[in-house]
Amino acid sequence: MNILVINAGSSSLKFLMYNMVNEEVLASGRVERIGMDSAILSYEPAGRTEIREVAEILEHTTAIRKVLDILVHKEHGVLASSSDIDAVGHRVVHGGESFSSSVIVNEEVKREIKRLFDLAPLHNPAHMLGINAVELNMPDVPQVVVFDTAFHQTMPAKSYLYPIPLVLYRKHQVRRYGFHGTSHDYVSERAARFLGKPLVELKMVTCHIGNGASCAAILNGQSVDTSMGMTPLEGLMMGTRSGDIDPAIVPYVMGKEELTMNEVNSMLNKHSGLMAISGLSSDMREIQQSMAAGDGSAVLAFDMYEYRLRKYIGSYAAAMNGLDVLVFTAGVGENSSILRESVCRNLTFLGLELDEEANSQRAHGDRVISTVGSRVTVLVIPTNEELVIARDTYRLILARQKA
Ligand SMILES: Nc1ncnc2c1ncn2[C@@H]1O[C@H](COP(=O)(O)OP(=O)(O)O)[C@@H](O)[C@H]1O
Ligand SMILES: CC(=O)OP(=O)(O)O
Ligand SMILES: [Mg+2]
Repeated sequence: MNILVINAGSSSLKFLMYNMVNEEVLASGRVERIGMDSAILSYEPAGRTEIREVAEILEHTTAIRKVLDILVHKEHGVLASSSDIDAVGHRVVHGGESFSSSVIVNEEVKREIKRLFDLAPLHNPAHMLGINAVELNMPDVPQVVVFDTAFHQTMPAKSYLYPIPLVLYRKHQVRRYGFHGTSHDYVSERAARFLGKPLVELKMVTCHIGNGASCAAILNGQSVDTSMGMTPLEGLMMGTRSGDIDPAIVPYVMGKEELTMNEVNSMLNKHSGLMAISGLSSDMREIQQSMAAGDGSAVLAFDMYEYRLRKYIGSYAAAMNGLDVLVFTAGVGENSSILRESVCRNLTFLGLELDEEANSQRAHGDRVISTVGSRVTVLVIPTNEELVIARDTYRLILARQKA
């Protein structure tokens, strides 16, 4: 079965084409700058060089059309025809309380994703464009949606409720949902398998540290708490997002700076985090380069980022009354040995001992970076959200075919 995985954003669309017989990636790529003057399609058939094409792509339907065209291209294609695509799997960031697992798209599912636009205004409308674009281009191909929030639906009320009037939860679904669930789910399972221990016997903290960043407390294989909240703004300091701040700052700054709600939202989501403190970049690689060159603002940005992450790990150890496994994943978590070292250096009170040599090696794949004697096993597990989406899509479509 060939499955196309799509992660549609407002102006970009990432895709991966899988052959699920052996979970082989046939091709991958992205369309960027959709709706702007010149969009860019990058496409990489497995084992061959990347192709880049500049084109006018004004909306998602055209973007999907372009993707389908290149997948069956005479020279660069990996499929004989677009009818070789058996199903499409989408990442959907917000599933609210309606979805605790992946589902096949139907009219009711689409209505529900639409109803959730308010809770994820940056993400869900873009996902819907992606779903509709596939429907227009390939009306007979079944689609599956995989939600970032689904894995966290196991959180108990004491984790997901905010201590504000309950009527806001009942009327407007104001609660913690959590995100990056496909990643936390995937790396926690892989971690347990890698250690040869049942997931249900482990107290684990998974740190998904990419552009967006979140931690999850995973007890008995289930998410019991996570740092992102009703939206992906709460929790850790991120590339451009503030993470936790005193909520009273919002009305105060709105008054002092005469900002609208949209402006303050944009400030917290797009102009805060590493970017705001360093004044340089939201990209951890650039922060590290500037630190090495002695830039004080970069050092401060890094220190705040690390400190806030470490406090979450400590609080989740308290939430679970212990910690057996700490997992680092995503762009920063997988690649920044300096961040991992700084975090672990100050978690020795948990009996955690980092193997500095293992940590600093530029290795690939799942690996242990704590010492043999460490009471907490520290792992680096590369995440693979697209593979989870492809697997869920495969499983649901197979089950439907058998039914
Ligand atoms: N070698 C590296 N060292 C430090 N940070 C890195 C390295 N490679 C990637 N990163 C960081 O990872 C982040 C992007 O993570 P990623 O998981 O790809 O994000 P997203 O999927 O949210 O766009 C960026 O801040 C980038 O600087
Ligand atoms: C939910 C979220 O924050 O996603 P990303 O890390 O892709 O921005
Ligand atoms: Mg990501």
